Amino acid sequence: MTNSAFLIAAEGLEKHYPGVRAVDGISLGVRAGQCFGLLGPNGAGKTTTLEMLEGIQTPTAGRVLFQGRPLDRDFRERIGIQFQATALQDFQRVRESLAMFAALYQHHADLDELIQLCHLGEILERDTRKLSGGQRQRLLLAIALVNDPALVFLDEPTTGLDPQARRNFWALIDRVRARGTTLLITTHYMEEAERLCDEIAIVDHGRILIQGRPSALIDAHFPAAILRLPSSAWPADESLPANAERRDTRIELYVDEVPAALEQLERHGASLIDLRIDRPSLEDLFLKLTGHSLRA
Ligand SMILES: Nc1ncnc2c1ncn2[C@@H]1O[C@H](COP(=O)(O)OP(=O)(O)OP(=O)(O)O)[C@@H](O)[C@H]1O
Repeated sequence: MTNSAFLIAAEGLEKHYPGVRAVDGISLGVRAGQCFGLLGPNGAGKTTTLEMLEGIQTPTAGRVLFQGRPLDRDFRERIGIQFQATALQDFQRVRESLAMFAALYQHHADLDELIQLCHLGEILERDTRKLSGGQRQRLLLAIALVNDPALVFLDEPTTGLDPQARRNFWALIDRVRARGTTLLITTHYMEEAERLCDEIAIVDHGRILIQGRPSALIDAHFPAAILRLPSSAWPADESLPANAERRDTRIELYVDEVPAALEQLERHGASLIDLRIDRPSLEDLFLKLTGHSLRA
C-alpha cells in the first residue's frame, strides 16, 4: 500500500536528544476513519512520536505525510490536538473557553453541536478551575474538535480518570468516531486500546515492537485461553507441562480447549480453588514481547 492510502503516515521517524534516542525509527500509517493507538510504557517515545506527527517537533530523521504530502500550513487547520496538559485560562468559564478557541480558526464547528456532543451543557457557566477530571477532559476534547478537524490527536486522554469517567470518555470517543473523525491516541491502558482502537502499534525504547489489529495480534500469539493458578496450587513434585509457564507467583497454562485443560490440571493433582480463566489480552501480549508489564 502506498502512503497516499493513509490520511497520515510516518516514515522512518527518529528524534534524538543528548544521550537518548527518544524515537528510533518509527513508520506507521493511519487510514481515514480509523482509531489508531500508540501503546507503550512511560518513556517509550509515544508523546515524542505524536508531537512529530502533529508537526510540533522536528524529526531528527524521517518524515511525516498528510494525505500523501509533507506537512504544510493547511495541516494546522485540518487537525485537532488534545494535549496531556492544556493550560486553560484562569477565571474563564467553559462557554468562554470554547468561544476563545473557536475564534482562533477561520472555520469552526457549530458550537451548540459540540456542546451537545461533549455533554458540556450543564457546565457551560462553570469556572474551568472547578471542573472534575472527566469534565475537564470533555472540554479539552471539545477544544480539540473546535475547528472541525479531519484528524484528532489524543495524548493519554484518560490518565488519572476514575474508571467510570474513563468509560464515559470512551463512549464520547465512539460518538466522535461515528462522525467519521480519524483519531490517533496514545495510552498505557491496554483495556482502553482494545476497546477503542482498530489498529495499534506497541512502542518500547523508541521502536515499534508490533503493529496490527488488537484481536489479530492476540490471536497470532496466543491460543484461546490462559488458565492462571497460584504457584502453590501446583503439586511440588509434579513437573510443569509443556504448555505452562511460571510467572512471578503464578503458573499460566496456554490452552485451546478449556475442558480438556481442566482435566489435565486434575490429572496433575493441581488445586483449582483459585483458578482463573482469561481470554488473552494486549497486556499478556506486551508481557510476552517485552518480559515486563505495561503498567509502569
Ligand atoms: N526534550 C527532551 N529532552 C531530552 N529527553 C527527552 C525530551 N523529551 C523526551 N525525552 C526523553 O525521550 C524519551 C521518550 O519520551 P516520551 O515523552 O516521548 O515518552 P512517552 O512514551 O510519551 O512517555 P509518557 O507515557 O511518560 O508520556 C524519554 O526517555 C524522555 O525522557
